[in-house]
Parts: sequence; C-alpha cells; structure tokens
Amino acid sequence: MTNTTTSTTTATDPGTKQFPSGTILGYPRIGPRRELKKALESYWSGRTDAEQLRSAAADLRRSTADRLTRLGLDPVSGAIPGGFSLYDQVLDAAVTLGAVPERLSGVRGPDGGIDLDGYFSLARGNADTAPLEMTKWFDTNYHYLVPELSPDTDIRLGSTAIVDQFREATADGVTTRPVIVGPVTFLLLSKAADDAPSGFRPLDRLGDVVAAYRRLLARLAEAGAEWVQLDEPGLVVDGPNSTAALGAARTAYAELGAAPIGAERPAIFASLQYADAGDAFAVLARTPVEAIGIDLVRGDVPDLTSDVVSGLAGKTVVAGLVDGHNVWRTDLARAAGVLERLAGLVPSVSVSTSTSLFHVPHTLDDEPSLPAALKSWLRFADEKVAEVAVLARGLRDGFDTVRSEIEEATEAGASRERATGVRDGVVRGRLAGLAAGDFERGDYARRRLQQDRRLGLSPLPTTTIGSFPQTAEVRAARGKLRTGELSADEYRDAMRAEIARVVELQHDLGLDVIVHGEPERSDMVQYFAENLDGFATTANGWVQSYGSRCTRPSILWGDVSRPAPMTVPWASYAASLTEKPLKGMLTGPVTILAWSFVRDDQPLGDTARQVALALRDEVADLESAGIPIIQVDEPALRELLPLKAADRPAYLDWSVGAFRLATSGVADATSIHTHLCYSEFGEVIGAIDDLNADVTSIEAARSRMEVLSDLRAEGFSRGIGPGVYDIHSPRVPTTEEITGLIRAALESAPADRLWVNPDCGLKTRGYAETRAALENLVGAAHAVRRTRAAVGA
Ligand SMILES: Nc1nc2c(c(=O)[nH]1)N[C@@H](CNc1ccc(C(=O)N[C@@H](CCC(=O)N[C@@H](CCC(=O)N[C@@H](CCC(=O)O)C(=O)O)C(=O)O)C(=O)O)cc1)CN2
Ligand code: MET
Ligand SMILES: [Zn+2]
Repeated sequence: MTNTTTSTTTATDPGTKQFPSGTILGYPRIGPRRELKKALESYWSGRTDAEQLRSAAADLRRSTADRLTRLGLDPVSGAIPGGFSLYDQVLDAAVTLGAVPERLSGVRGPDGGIDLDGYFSLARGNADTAPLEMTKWFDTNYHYLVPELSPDTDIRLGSTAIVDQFREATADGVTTRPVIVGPVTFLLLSKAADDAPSGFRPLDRLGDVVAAYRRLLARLAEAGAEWVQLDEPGLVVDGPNSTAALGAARTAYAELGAAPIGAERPAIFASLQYADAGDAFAVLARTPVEAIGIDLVRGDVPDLTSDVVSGLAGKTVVAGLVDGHNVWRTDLARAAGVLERLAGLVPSVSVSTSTSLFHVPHTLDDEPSLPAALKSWLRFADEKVAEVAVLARGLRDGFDTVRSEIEEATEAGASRERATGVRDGVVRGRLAGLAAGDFERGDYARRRLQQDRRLGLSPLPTTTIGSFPQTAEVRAARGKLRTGELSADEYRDAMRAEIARVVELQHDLGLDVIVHGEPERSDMVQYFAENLDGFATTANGWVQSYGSRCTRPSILWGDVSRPAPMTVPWASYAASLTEKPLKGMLTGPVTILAWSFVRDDQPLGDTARQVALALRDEVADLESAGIPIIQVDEPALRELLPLKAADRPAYLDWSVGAFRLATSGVADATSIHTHLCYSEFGEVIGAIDDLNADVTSIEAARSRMEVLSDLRAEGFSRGIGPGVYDIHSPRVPTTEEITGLIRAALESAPADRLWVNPDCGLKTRGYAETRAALENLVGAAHAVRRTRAAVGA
C-alpha cells in the first residue's frame, strides 16, 4: 500500500497547523474507577469542599492527558481533546454562554457569574427551583440538560472555564484541542423557555450565540490554542428543523471562520457524529472551517462532487472509523482501505473515532474476569485510542508499517465468527419457526373484561413503576455476595427480607397493585444479562448516564437464551405476602438492547427477537406461577429511534414486533403493562399504541400530562398511567398538586382507564421522601375517587 497523504499537507493555509493525523473526539470523564462520581457525591453530601472537588477534577484531567499521550496521541499538536465536564457538556456550553433561564436566575453569584453551586443547581435543582430538564443525547443512553432560551435570555461569554482548562494543560506541557458543543447544535438542543412568546425558536438567537462563540474563540487563540473542536451532531438528524439547521450552520461558520486565524481564533474542527453526515458535509465544506469530522461507522464516505472537493481545499477530512459508541474491535483492514480511498479523493485526511469515547468504558485491562476470547474481540476507550494511533501511523508512514496489527485484527474477527455460542442452532431454529400468531393477543374488549373480573380494582387504581429505593444495605449485600462474604443463600434471605419490608410498606400506604421492589437488581438490564446466555457483564466497565450516575452496559456477544427462570422466585415470594394483585417486572427487549453493547454482526431486529423469545418464556413462567399482571418496561423505545427518517419505519416494525413477541403468549386474563420514560414520545405515539399493552405507564409529571392529549389524538384506547410524581427530584409533591395532575389527566382519559402512579421507578430516591410522596399520591387518588363518587361520575 502507498502513502498518498504526505503531499497534501501543503494545501493548508501556511498560518494553520496541520490537523493531527490521529485523534479521538472525546474521552470518558468519569474516571477508570469512577473517581469523578465519588468526588461529586462527596462534595454534594458536604463531606468534602469545593477545593477538593476542583483538585480531584484537575487530577483526572491530568491523568487522562498522560494516558492519552502514552497511548500514542501527540501531546503538542492538538490531538488530545479537552472536553472534560463536571456534569454535562451541554450545561457547560450554556454556562459558557451565560445562558441561564429567568426562572433560575437565582443561581447567579453576586457578580452575575455562575459559580460551582450555581452550576449544580442548574443540573440538580435546589430547595426553590426545579433543575433544567434532562433528555437523551441523540440515540444514546447519555442524558444532557436542556438549556431554556427566550428572546431576552442574556447571552454573552459568561465563563472561561474551557480557556482555563486549556491553560492548565499547557502548564503541564500538553497542547490540547478544546472541545465544546457547536453553536447550531447548542440551539437545536435548547428549548424555548416557558415564558417565551409563542413562535419563538431557540435558533432565533443564532446571532448572539455566534457572537459569544467568537469571543470564546478569541480567548482560546490568545491562550495559544491551535485547534478548537465544535461538535455539531445536531446537523445530521432528520427533523422539522433540518433545513433551518443547515442554513444556521452556513451563517454560523461563515461568521466564525471570517475571524483571522491565529490572532483571533484557532483553526476550527467541526465534527458531525452519530449518523451519516448527509447534506451537512457539503454545507460545511463550503464554509471557512479547517477540518470536518464525519462518522464512517454509521455513515458512508460523502458524495464528493467537484464542487465539494474544491471547497475542501485547505481542509482536513477527519474520518471517524473507530466506533465511539460500541465496543467491538475495529476491522483495521477495512478502515485502512477507507482511509486510502479517501486520501485519493480529498486534499487531506486524518483518522479519529466516530463519536466521543465517553459512551464506552475506560479499559479492558481492568476486567480480569472477562473470557480471553471475548476480550480479543473487544476494544474499550484506551484500546480504541491505540487503534487510532495504529491507523494514524498507517496514514503517515504507509499501511505496510502496521501490517501485523492489521492482520491481528483480521484474525480476531475470524475467530469471533467461528466461536461457540455466537450461533446457537436451537435459538435459530425457534426464530425460524415463528408465525404471525406469535405476535398477536386476543381482542382487547374481551381481555379487559376478564382482567377486570380477576383483579377487582377500584377506579383510578394506584401502583408504582417497580423499583423501591436501593439502599446502601442492599448494595452492600450485593458487594458482599461478590466478595464471598455472603453465601448465595444468605444473599437470597437478605433480598427476601427487603422484599417483605417493601410489600409491608405498600400495604401501609394503601397501594392497590403491589410490586416486589427490585432489590435484587443492580440495574434493570444488567440483572437480565447476568441471567441470560449470550451476554457478558463487566466488573468496572462504568459509563456515564447522567451527572454522577453510571451504568455498566452488558455485552451481548452471542445468541441469546434463558437457562432458567430469572424473576419468578422473587415475584412468587412477594405474591405470597399479599392478598392484593402483584405486578411482576421485566425489562423489554428493546431496552435490553439499547442499554447493552450489542453484537454488530447481524441486524438488530434479529437480536431483539432472540431476547424477546427468552422473555416470552419468563412471562409464561410468571403467568403459570399465578402472577396476574406482568409489566415489561420499554423506557428506551424512543431512544433507539434512528436519527434518519428513512430508517424509522423499519426500526418501529422490529422494536414493536419484539415487544409483542415477548408479551403475546399470555391468556386474556393476564394483564400486560408497559412503562416508558426519559423521552419525548411525540414521534413514537403510534408505536406505543401498537405495543398492544393493556396498561401503559408513562412519564408525564413535568410536562403536566402533555403526552395524554397526543395519545388521545392517536386514538389510544387502553389503560394509561401518566406519572403524577416526578421522581427525578427529592421534592415531595403535595396531595393538592397530585390531585391537580389527576384531574388534568381526566380531561384526556376516562376514569375507567386511568391509573395513578409515579413517573418512573424509585431506586434513586431515599425512603423518607418516597414514603411521603406515595402517601400523598394515594391520598390524591382517594380524594378524586370520593369527589367523583359524590357527583355520581
Ligand atoms: N442501564 C440503565 N440505563 C438507564 C437507566 C437504568 O436504570 N439503567 N435509567 C435511566 C436513567 N439512568 C440511570 C443510570 C444509572 C443510575 C444509577 O443509579 N446508577 C448507580 C449504579 C447502579 C448499579 O449498578 N449498582 C450496582 C453496583 C453499585 C456500586 O457502586 N457498588 C459499589 C459497592 C457497593 C457496596 O459495597 O456498598 C462498588 O462497586 O464500588 C449494585 O447495586 O450492585 C450509580 O451510578 O450509582 C440511575 C439512572 C435511563 N438509563
Ligand atoms: C428507567 S424505567 C425503570 C423501570 C423499572 N421497573 C423501575 O422501576 O426501576
Ligand atoms: Zn422509567
């Protein structure tokens, strides 16, 4: 193979440094052993002070820069990205712009700035104010904070933390590449504040936002930054704002690029991520940015018309060939091929990850229990950095110089294809034998009649979403099981004791439908992964989900089957303690996929149906054990909705199909519930109806029941439980507030279909607030029942 890139560097403006040949778009912030989580939680609880938090964060940034240097990124050419955040990168962008909504202006310090506690109040709320809303970052399980803008939000360079961090690294001899969410994506991810006039769109503030970014870039240039990365994944998403977004990108980057490079700004690297670059690539090619990043894991090499290629003069195309969002080893031969092809087409090419690596765990080196064969197919963040370094060396010195690394990767891929467990004839045979009837239940009216008769519930039945607070004692017991300090029997007894306490609490509170409380689950996906064949779980593979909260996504590597019942003993034990109906609790196939790292060697729909069949067996066993209600949670149904409109119908088809396959084996008298949260459901309302669940509980408290009118418009006519208690905050809602929400819900759904429940599970809450809030929830349901009975409704 030949090296075609060395001659291209001259195309770049002589004032501009060449973009580094290999880089990553971002790196995990939480720390290999969750150092940031621990520092944050200890600061929030008052055990440590601001200075200790600042120094823990600085230590983390320093050890990250050291590690990335050791792994082969150049410490002085801007190959090492900044992009650290104490909580969230979108919040950081908002704070950089000083963009604090009027309702939260109390978080400003005396000098008008936002100090550490103000920052955390925006993220987590305080005694007086609700925090910014939190929602999913593109199609991932990471949650960002939603900035609120109005025509008079004060937008100006409000914080220079990003400049300070650049200087901090420089002092250590590392020239980083500061990273910030780009101006257009920032506005696309923002929402209009409640007090904004109707018709206002955040994009209307583009001029002010760009002016503030211009000042930020000037400060970075002054500090010596040669490159800055502006993340613009918002530009690749199909949606009602797509056209406006591309127009805004033209304006924003013409304006930012007009400033003289070196003196007033660093060279600009605009990165597109999470999907095919589509039209955004050509748009950016025509702006005066110096580098454009594209996701070549999810997307293809862009159309390189002569017009686009001439726009690329002086620019570097940064090819995202190492997957930032999944853990499989890169097919280096394929990646090298793409790089060589690109190098022949455009003036200058570099290699990178497809997205920031903060979606994957730190390192495989801290996973002694993962089987060696599986490990040889995997790459976590550090190992991916090494892959980038290999490809960059190939680009610079010719791919012959990395021949052995390429061959090793090819061999690992071949061994994965042949490995036992990757293909299981029994599982495949079962899938091949599925018929249309396996996805269908009986007529809803008949189901409803039989379930009503069996359950005998009052109108507006009360229930919870499944989990009760995960206490330190419960987690400690699981810790002791792992270390062998508790035997399996002792652990089972500890969980049973917890279940008994939770059932008794629900009796005390007067809840109508009882749950076992999920104490045995470290996580609602990991628990099932631990009990199913085809999955592996990690010891330290933590990934940030929001703020200090992390998950250890499981690795779905082979064909999936269920060796034994997973939840039946817990549910049966809980049922034995109560006369009231017990609701069994499972995580649905789509959510199990969404929150795991999933094999990339077959269509997701096939994998989803395998998981669905395993769950179908569990549903059947719960039914045989006499459990009358089975809830199958699908909070991630919206999360996996493809960013490209053309891919959505096929996704909705397989995702809805997998849920139906898991739940359609039951008799009419068995009630199937589902639960959805953490998303805006507008775009998947039709799919929610198609799930064909008897009852759907859905997050609604913060949006004051908005979702109900959408459901009504869709003709949704089965049971519905809009959340009336926002479990994301420790605040206890009053009986009056909840009564108000139930009455609001009654305007969109009749009383005989309405359930009363919280927004989501209670695992992150404490017992004191949980008890108080549920007391008010039951009180509110009873109050509404009484007034309706009095007027004969
Ligand atoms: N996978 C997933 N994604 C999700 C959700 C979810 O529940 N699961 N919910 C939504 C919001 N996201 C969330 C993500 C994480 C957490 C969360 O609370 N995570 C916990 C960890 C939960 C866990 O895995 N717990 C384990 C391990 C706990 C632990 O830290 N153990 C200690 C030892 C404990 C001891 O001995 O006391 C240790 O390893 O150091 C367990 O209970 O077994 C945390 O960050 O603190 C909540 C919501 C959307 N996405
Ligand atoms: C993120 S959805 C959570 C549903 C689960 N049953 C729970 O209550 O925790
Ligand atoms: Zn939920």
